Amino acid sequence: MTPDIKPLVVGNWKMNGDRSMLDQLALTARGLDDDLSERVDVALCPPATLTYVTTTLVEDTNLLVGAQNCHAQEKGAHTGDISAEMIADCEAEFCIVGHSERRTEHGESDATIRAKVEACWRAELTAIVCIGETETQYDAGEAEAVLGRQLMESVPDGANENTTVIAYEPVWAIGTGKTPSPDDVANIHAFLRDRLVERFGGPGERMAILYGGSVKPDNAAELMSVVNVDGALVGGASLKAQDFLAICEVYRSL
Ligand SMILES: O=C(CO)COP(=O)(O)O
Repeated sequence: MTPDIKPLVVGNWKMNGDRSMLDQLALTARGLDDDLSERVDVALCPPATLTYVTTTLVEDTNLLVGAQNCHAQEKGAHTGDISAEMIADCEAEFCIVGHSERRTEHGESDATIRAKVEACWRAELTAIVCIGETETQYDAGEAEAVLGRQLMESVPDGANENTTVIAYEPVWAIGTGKTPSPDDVANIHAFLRDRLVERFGGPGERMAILYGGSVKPDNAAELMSVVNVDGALVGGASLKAQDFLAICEVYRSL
């Protein structure tokens, strides 16, 4: 945690979920009472097919909604793509950008990601910018160099705490059940905080830095209590309301 930064827990459903899972969404929304929501912001990012029905469903609840990706352009001949403006039109507030699965499966470069972040800002969405090193890079002691570069090149100038959230997701921890030790997470998040403050000044002090990669109900309290860890980006464990809520619930006593 960081004093003065409201924590944020984001669920990323990835390419999972159809209308039959809307009951899990409704259950999640119902579990977020006002006391918990004063302590932590909680957002779910279902697949794009469910964005609008989700925002409609959770309209009068404390659950926030985001998307998982956007195109950099506002509109045009880009078959199959969705613009940040279209996501905003669905009344979502967040958009994940630069997830490692997009970087590897779709060859997204830091420059592409940076343009997408600018698109999010243009549409008044908060961009959740993902960065993370591979296992090979981690083993070679290159994590900081890789993360520093991704942070510098994926995040545009002028970022601030209202427009931008950083999510550190070590690629080797995603969907594997492996996580870095709390000490490792502390060191990386301190490094990221320093870089953010160096580049953005005051806003860099106030930008949330989430941790993602195998966050589960049984490790959430330990990870979320690490200094400079301002929340979580949760994949698999966000698919079941009970597990996702259990992760959010750790903020009731932190
Ligand atoms: O990639 C992730 C969230 O964006 C993390 O996924 P898991 O929580 O399933 O490891």
